Amino acid sequence: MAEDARVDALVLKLHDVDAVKFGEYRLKSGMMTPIYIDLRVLVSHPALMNQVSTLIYERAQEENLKFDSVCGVPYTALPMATIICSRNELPMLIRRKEAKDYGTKRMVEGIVRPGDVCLIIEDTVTTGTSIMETAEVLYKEGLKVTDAIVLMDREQGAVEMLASKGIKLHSIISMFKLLDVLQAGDRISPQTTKSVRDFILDNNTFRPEEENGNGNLSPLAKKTCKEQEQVLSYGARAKLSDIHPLGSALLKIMEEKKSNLCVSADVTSFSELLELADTLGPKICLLKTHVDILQDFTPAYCNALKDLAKKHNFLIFEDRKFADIGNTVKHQYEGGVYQISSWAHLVNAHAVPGPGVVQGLRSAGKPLGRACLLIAQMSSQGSLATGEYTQSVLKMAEEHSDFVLGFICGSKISKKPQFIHMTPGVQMQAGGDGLGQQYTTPEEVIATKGSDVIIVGRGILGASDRAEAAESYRKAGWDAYLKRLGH
Ligand SMILES: O=c1ccn([C@@H]2O[C@H](COP(=O)(O)O)[C@@H](O)[C@H]2O)c(=O)[nH]1
Repeated sequence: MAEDARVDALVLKLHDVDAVKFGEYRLKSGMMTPIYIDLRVLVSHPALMNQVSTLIYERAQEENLKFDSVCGVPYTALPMATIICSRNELPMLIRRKEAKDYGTKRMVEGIVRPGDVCLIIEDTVTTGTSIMETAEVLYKEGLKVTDAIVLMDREQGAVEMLASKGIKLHSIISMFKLLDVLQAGDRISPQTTKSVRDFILDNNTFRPEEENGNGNLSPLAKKTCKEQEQVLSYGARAKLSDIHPLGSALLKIMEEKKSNLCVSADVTSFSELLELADTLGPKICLLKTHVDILQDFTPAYCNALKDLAKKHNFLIFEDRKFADIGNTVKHQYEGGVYQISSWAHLVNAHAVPGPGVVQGLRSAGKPLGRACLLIAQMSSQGSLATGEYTQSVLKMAEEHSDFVLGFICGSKISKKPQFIHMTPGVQMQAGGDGLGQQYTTPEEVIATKGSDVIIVGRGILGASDRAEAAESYRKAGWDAYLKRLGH
């Protein structure tokens, strides 16, 4: 991802030059939209055009993309491709919109060498169709297209559509990022942000079950209905009628932030915890705490943590692992020094005591809109939470789905898409810590084992640059999720 501060500044400048408009507009597809991105104005703002072109080229380098030529989707992205190619002395191809009726009658101008890879540049995507149209023209000339870079992704299904055709789309600005920056800069109200967000989430254009236009089914559409049920996107699951509201909120956050990363903030001072929450906040969907390892806990700190959760749009999960009779866990949850129910959106519990543990937590947490996870499996070597025990936990969750929103587990254990599966013991390399912890990779956890959230502690906390490590885990978790969706 291009450096955050530069992207934020760019968003504000795009708003200044009226490239981002709010109102009622019609898109190329005919769909009405409350937000319109008009990047055609960039030709009148050369400094901005240069800046955009730089970010796009840098993105290609960051992603280490391999290509032989560059083609901008006509017309808005043409000058961007021109600047990139001219500055970096790269061969460019121009796709004609209409064939000439004289001379060579070619659809692509420039030197075409069949087998070469062409990188496509686009200004804005909704469905991804324009990129696909350009790719089809290039394919006819014998060229290959593996990647495309877009300045502004409206996050309405283009990534998924293009992935289903073998093209990886990289974006500089996403719709949700744009909204966050504009709201933080007091350019739009929280109501506008919400209504545009809702519109985007409700209007995803990618229909994997449809034919792909060539008469062939997309890879996802070839799956049976049962298989499709298992690969529903986070966004689609967020809208299920019987999902817990907090589960829905979490899945929406995951979709919006393209993050299935929960950071396990196992630190011993609150100042370090707050610093972590602020630095890693943009990368995560959940922050997991062990409040009882904080040496300097005071309830006042919890407000600061809640503020950071709001600021960066993540939920707080206190990994308290309740395991007592209902009456006791109720006191432990809402009272004592920690008053956990007042600040943690989510807690977890062992099922060992029987359903009373959930009922006790529910009596304190449900009125506050909280929810809990049941520990169905553990990542530690020799764990007894296996087999029949795990199956009993699943049953307990189903019987209390008004308060249980998912599981701590090593792999997906429930077929019900409203349950969210979260897996600890994750590092980039499989292995262990010498004290029983066992590590699995993000790819294995999400793509192979079908879990939804990776919980990472020391893999991030032990890194010299924690933000960089969190971004690597976010990306690894998200790529594994896209792979699971069949992209
Ligand atoms: O089965 C479980 C349940 C919880 N955990 C917790 O997750 C983190 C893992 O930290 P790492 O540094 O990534 O090992 C930690 O807070 C555990 O208490 C778990 O590991 N396994």
